[in-house]
Amino acid sequence: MIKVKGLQKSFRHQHGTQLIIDMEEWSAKSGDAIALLGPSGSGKSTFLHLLGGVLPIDEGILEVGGQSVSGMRESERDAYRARLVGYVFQDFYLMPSLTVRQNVELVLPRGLGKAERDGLLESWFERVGLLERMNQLPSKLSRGQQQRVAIIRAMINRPPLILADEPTGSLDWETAADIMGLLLDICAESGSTLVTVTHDRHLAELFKTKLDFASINQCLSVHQTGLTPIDSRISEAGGVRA
Ligand SMILES: Nc1ncnc2c1ncn2[C@@H]1O[C@H](COP(=O)(O)OP(=O)(O)OP(=O)(O)O)[C@@H](O)[C@H]1O
Repeated sequence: MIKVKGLQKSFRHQHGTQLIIDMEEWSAKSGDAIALLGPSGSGKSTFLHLLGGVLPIDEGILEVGGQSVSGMRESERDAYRARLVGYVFQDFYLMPSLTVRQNVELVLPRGLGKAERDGLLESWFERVGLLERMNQLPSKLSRGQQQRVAIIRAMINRPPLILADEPTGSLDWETAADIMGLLLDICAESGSTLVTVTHDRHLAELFKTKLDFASINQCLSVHQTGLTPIDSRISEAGGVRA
């Protein structure tokens, strides 16, 4: 499902370039559920953005579902993301002036007939326990309920890859465990591969695969010494490389 080889991503800063992602080799199988753990600022979100085609890749190979994401132009990455990827964010990003049903409707394919559309929406809202709330505004729902709606929005077109960036980061522990369980169950039902960034080691226990980002990102050993790659280049070269 996911194949990574020699993947690199840097960001340019005022004083030079900082290597954030440097991965020799990594892969995940279709249907895997992976919890990605690691220190703040170590590049986990950047890695999700590379997987999701949000950011371009500098070097190396990234294949998702047999497609090479590495060589794609921005418009191709947009099309790839729309077809193959569902995103779940910490802050839900529901549109406040639309009902939660309308929020989900935005991502449905245009060609669906009314009966099909209604049936699909009702079955998903029922699946997450919100059938009675679908015509309400997001502000009328609790944060956990809003995240359930965001999960429907990410999953309703059944993308093979789901990327979740701290999806429970703003929820109390009980709600967080509930939401993470729902996300895992729905991905398993759909056969989708799930890559979730979480800081919570207890929640990570719910996942079949728990991955320390340090084990796949070579940059991290440098982060952990307190020296960022740009610092080490400065000290090696006695100055800053542009
Ligand atoms: N667009 C950008 N331009 C420049 N630097 C960036 C950009 N995005 C991220 N960075 C830098 O890359 C590094 C990794 O950031 P990233 O958000 O991927 O880390 P993270 O592991 O997800 O952190 P956290 O757990 O705190 O969310 C940080 O030093 C950050 O400042």
